[in-house]
Amino acid sequence: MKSPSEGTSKSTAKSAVKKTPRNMPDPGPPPPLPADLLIPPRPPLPPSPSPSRVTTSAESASEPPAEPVVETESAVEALAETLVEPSTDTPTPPSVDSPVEPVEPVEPVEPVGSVESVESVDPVDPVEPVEPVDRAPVETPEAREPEVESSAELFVEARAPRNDHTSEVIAPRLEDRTFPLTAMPLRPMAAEAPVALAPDAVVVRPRPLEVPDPVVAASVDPATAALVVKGITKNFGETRAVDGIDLTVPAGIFYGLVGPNGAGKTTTLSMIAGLLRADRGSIRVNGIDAASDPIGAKRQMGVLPDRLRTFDRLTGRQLLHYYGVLRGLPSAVVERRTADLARAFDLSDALGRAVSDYSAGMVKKVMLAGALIHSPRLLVLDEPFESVDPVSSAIILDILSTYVAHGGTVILSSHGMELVERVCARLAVVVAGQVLAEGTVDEVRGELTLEQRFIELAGGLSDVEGLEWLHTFSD
Ligand SMILES: Nc1ncnc2c1ncn2[C@@H]1O[C@H](COP(=O)(O)OP(=O)(O)OP(=O)(O)O)[C@@H](O)[C@H]1O
Repeated sequence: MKSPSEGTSKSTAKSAVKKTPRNMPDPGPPPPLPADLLIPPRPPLPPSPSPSRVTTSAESASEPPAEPVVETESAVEALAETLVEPSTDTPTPPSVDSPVEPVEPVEPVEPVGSVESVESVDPVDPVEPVEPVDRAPVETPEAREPEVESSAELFVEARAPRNDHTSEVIAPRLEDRTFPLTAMPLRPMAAEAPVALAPDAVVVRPRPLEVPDPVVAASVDPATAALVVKGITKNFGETRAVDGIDLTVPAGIFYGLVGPNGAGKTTTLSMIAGLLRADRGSIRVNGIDAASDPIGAKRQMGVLPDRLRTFDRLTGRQLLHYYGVLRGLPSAVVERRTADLARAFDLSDALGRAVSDYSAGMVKKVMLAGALIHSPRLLVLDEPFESVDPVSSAIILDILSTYVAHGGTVILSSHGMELVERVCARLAVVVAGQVLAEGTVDEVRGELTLEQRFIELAGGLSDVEGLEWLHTFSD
């Protein structure tokens, strides 16, 4: 899921840091990070304007450049997932099953993480102590390794975005969320207010359509669910990004979250992952209430965030090292798993190179490897297949399918309807921050393909007028 800022964020970050030469030898394990990496937050942004269905060229031209909107969450994610220093000063809590092996201090090999490279990073909240959690290990060979609960650094509470403040509800709530699948009445779309157009305006005219009422299939037993989300809501200024979403995700399945751009998928996943705080509602991960035990809930999860910004001056090996030790794994285990994951994701040859030199797909893969390294019970993956080539997609899918077959749960967002149709046992269609359909793929799509159903729920296709000049060719 991209934001207006995403296209520029990587290049900005890249330009702000010194590149590591591509053929530079692998500098080995990562150094500890300087404490001055943490930069004070920026002042709050003004509330973003309400979206309009019609955009005139004049309006577009006069609009200021889009502000990066969720740098804070990304930065917190980056900090929480990768770069909180594995300091020997930070006490690592004892595991239920076995003591945590102390992480070996590592020697700096090069300056890491200049201030410019993390300019948007907000300070991290104080680390909360980790409570040992009694849980049955997943039946995998990895699970038989010394079970080490995470160190506290990973479970840093996310901060609210800098422009986050509550506001009035601007979108009417959908009234009936439990309409039977078989008899869906259609209701007309609300009429739009007339808009004064410039003569050369580009007009997107929605075709006449009817939007079905929400569809929610037979419910799953929340007692055994890997994830139960109830009524979560999130406002960004005057924008209601998520509007009372309910989800129940059974354990051991792929669960898809689909919806048009700006529907609220990333915001929802960010709240589930603990990177954003919900304004309202509750989240339970494997029975652990995320509000009362955020560390316990986060311990259950591996997260692939929506943005691929990370501490990309580290090599792939260093990055995975941090992912692992911050989850409390002993160095030897991290090393072994790093090699396994790199082989699986076809990154072995790239492990010694700086992540800033990776392609987008490679960054996604190394971050996905980082989300897996502590063998979590729930994977929260925001568009895991975006930018990934078909061969790598098939490999990732294979890895995840095996994970799911062994009891792991994956909730993922995707714009790939065919993939969701093929892979996910259940899905939710989110439109304008609300779940319009939920259930098995068959239940949601009905007689249509999932793509047709998606388009229908998303408001149908639009006819575009005002771009005739595009067909005149300037040469
Ligand atoms: N930090 C933020 N500040 C202000 N508005 C935000 C912020 N994050 C998200 N939004 C807004 O919330 C709404 C939902 O955004 P979100 O990123 O969750 O959508 P999405 O479904 O993931 O979209 P896409 O498929 O395009 O990635 C959008 O209107 C977006 O502009």
